[in-house]
Amino acid sequence: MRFDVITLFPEMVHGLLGHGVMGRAVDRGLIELVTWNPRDYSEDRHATVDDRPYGGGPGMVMKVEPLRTTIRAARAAAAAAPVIYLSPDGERLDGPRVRRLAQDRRVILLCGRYEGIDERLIDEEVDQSLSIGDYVLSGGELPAMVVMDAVARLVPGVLGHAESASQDAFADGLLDCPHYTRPEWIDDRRVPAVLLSGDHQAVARWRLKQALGRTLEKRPDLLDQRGVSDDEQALLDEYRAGHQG
Ligand SMILES: c1cc(-c2cnc[nH]2)ccn1
Repeated sequence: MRFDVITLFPEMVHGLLGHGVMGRAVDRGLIELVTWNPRDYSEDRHATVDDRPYGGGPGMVMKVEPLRTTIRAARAAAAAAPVIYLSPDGERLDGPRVRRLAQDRRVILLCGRYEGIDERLIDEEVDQSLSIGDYVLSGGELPAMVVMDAVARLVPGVLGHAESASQDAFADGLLDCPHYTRPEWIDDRRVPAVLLSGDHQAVARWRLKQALGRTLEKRPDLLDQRGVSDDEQALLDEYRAGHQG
């Protein structure tokens, strides 16, 4: 999977892929990151990339050029990759959209700054806009890193078997089950006995029951969207019986 990121702050983005799982994936050639800085494509000696907004108002707007030249350079290097603009008014990033992006071999992530990008560039060069939430950030770099992290986890080989993304929350449309590790006791609170039983089938059923119950309690909308099997409904009934009061 190759990510081409258009950003005024390449060092921010490289920071994500220098550590942990992502860093190892880059070292192993499973993930490739190429950054493109519009300042390197500006024609004037001040490397201007923004200007005042027509119609007045606060802040600055990113100019069509040198951004368009940068996008076209990235497109030329990352053939057929979609250009995705990170923007609060984009489609909301969710599990299905992450899984769809993970099918692409390459994506170009366009990070805006200031008040945003000249609309004519968006009309002409952007294939899709994505939002990570209903709030405004200082730029598109953090959302781009969220996208890269979520997508990279789904690239075969990035997560070892032990960390398999299939166990992730939302992988099957549910919230995650609770997790515990040593020590067995914290004050008067012990790890649930089933997790100490060594009965893998019982542990799996307990984890599914907890994931179903927590999803019902915290995100019933997800459960409505996903639906539940008869067996899962029985587990939910058990969960609710055990959580009365
Ligand atoms: C995606 C992008 C943004 C954003 C880009 N520039 C300022 N905020 C916010 C949320 N999701």
